[in-house]
Amino acid sequence: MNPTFIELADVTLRYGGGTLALDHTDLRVGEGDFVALVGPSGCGKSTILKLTAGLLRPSSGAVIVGGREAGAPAAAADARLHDPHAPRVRIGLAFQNPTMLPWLTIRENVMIPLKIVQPFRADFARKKRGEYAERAEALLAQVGLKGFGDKRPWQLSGGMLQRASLCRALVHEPQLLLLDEPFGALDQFTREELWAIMQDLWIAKRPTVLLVTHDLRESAYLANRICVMSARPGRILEDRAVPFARPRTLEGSYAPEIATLVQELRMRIAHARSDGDARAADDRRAA
Ligand SMILES: Nc1ncnc2c1ncn2[C@@H]1O[C@H](COP(=O)(O)OP(=O)(O)OP(=O)(O)O)[C@@H](O)[C@H]1O
Repeated sequence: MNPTFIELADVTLRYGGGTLALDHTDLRVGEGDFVALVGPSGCGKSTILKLTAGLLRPSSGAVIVGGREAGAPAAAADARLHDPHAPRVRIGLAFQNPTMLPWLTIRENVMIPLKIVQPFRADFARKKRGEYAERAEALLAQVGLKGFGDKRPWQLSGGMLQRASLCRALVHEPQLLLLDEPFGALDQFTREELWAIMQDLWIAKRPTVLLVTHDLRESAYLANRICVMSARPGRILEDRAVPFARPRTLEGSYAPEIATLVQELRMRIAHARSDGDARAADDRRAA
């Protein structure tokens, strides 16, 4: 594996209401790797993404991203875990239902990270009509949205908005891309088209990617590793390498070896679900 870029070490996360989402969970992701998280609904996949983004702090254990404790201000971080001199990691985020600011054009929406994230922020006022606008336009062209930069979000279809949201996730050249079912709401053709675009973008820039998905063929097409989680509280049950050569083709995603992998993953998740149901029934009886 490449040098570790994300590490969840013995992480437990209990939400305020009492739900135990993760229980002593470990996960390592190498720099430049593409890892998919799959598992039963509610097992804690999005929770791992939020912890990695620093939007949540673990109840116990540690989440280290690029040498820094995720979400911790430098002064408050645990110096045993954390390199206070490590630069802040640039993160790109894309979710299932992209939120675009309706009063901005698509190009302006795509440029939002450049307005917020350093080092781009310092030059935003000077470059927003030049270099940054060109960067946004180039990405829009790459995802098939050439000529749509001046449109408003309500003038685009759901699939087009999702393409634009991928551009927004990538415009500040993030080292880490966190994707939470970004293709989940799309029709199959658009979804597969975006898989291909996603793969091209990953091959070109090699960010580290953590993808949450329910679509097992998507995980097999896109990821280098697939981590199967148990039912809640989630732990990594199985860590599968996806050895297929790149660039992968959509036709290839129907090949027998991918079908076999998908079927094995499906069985593993079905078992994880029934184990989870049995545990929940035991807990109810004990209560
Ligand atoms: N903010 C919150 N407050 C309380 N409980 C939460 C919160 N967010 C998530 N949970 C609970 O934590 C558990 C894990 O949620 P999470 O969203 O991480 O699961 P998931 O695997 O991504 O689910 P899905 O596949 O259905 O999207 C679930 O039982 C969920 O109801």
